[in-house]
Amino acid sequence: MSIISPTPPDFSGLWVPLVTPFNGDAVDHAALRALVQRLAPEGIAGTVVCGSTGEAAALDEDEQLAALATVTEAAPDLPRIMGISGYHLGQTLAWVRRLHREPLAGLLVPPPHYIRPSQQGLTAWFTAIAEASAAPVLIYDIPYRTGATLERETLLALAAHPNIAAVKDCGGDADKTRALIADGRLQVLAGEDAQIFSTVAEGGVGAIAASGHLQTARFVQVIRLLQEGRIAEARALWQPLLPLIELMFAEPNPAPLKAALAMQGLMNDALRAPMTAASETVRDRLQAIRAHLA
Ligand SMILES: O=C(O)C1=N[C@H](C(=O)O)C[C@H](O)C1
Repeated sequence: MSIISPTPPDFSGLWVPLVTPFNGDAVDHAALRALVQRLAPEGIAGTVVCGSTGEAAALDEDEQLAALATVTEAAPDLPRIMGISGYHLGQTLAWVRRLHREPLAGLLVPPPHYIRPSQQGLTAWFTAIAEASAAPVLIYDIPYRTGATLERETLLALAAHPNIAAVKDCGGDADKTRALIADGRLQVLAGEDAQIFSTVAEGGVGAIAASGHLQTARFVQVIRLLQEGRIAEARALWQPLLPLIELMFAEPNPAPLKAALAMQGLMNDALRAPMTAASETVRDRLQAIRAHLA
């Protein structure tokens, strides 16, 4: 089903992987809508719906589709990437096909978690999904969540597929990142917030970064300046972001981020089990930098 566009997709810039706000047991669609409308004018490239930050693993398919619909209605012209994950290939392909009718800029696809397949198995996984997807695929290379390591040669082989366009790089292997950038066929997006500066300075096209919910315009500007080669100006804007990024990942994402958004009155500080809200320690630290969150 893959629809290969004559112009290659461009994932440059900052993509914000949206949190999913909750109100009691339900997704808080009003808060989600308001969040998207707040982010849209800040110069972001788009949003990621149902990524790991969106607690997608705790949402059923109908909830995920409803979240996507709310994000689409809130900012129809703002591009959207949909996160998908799974470890059952048949079920994952069925979900990919269910998404055909959605106008998506891309699908963010991690390796299957838990089962730790061979490199050949990983190649088969991504190839099958790329064939089935109507939208370009971004490979989500995140071994510490999935337990699967995509080797450099595997990624370079997958780069030959016409419907695989980019990598969200959380691989923690700077040599692999550089090899992908040097190869040039896959666009490389930093997926580790603290690595945005180095990845984009070395030729990555942007980032998918949960911290980008906060200080959004500054993150956008750092990426723009780096793309223009204005390193010193980018560094001056970047360095004050580092303590904020550290705090966002001091406990499992998105707990600190939701606490920060709740502190600004944007949503409840609520996560769905087994995720838990940020500790008092983190909330105290957030209070101390409250003026710098927005
Ligand atoms: O949801 C995402 O996409 C992101 N997930 C990472 C994670 O928590 O694993 C963090 C990154 O900022 C965005």
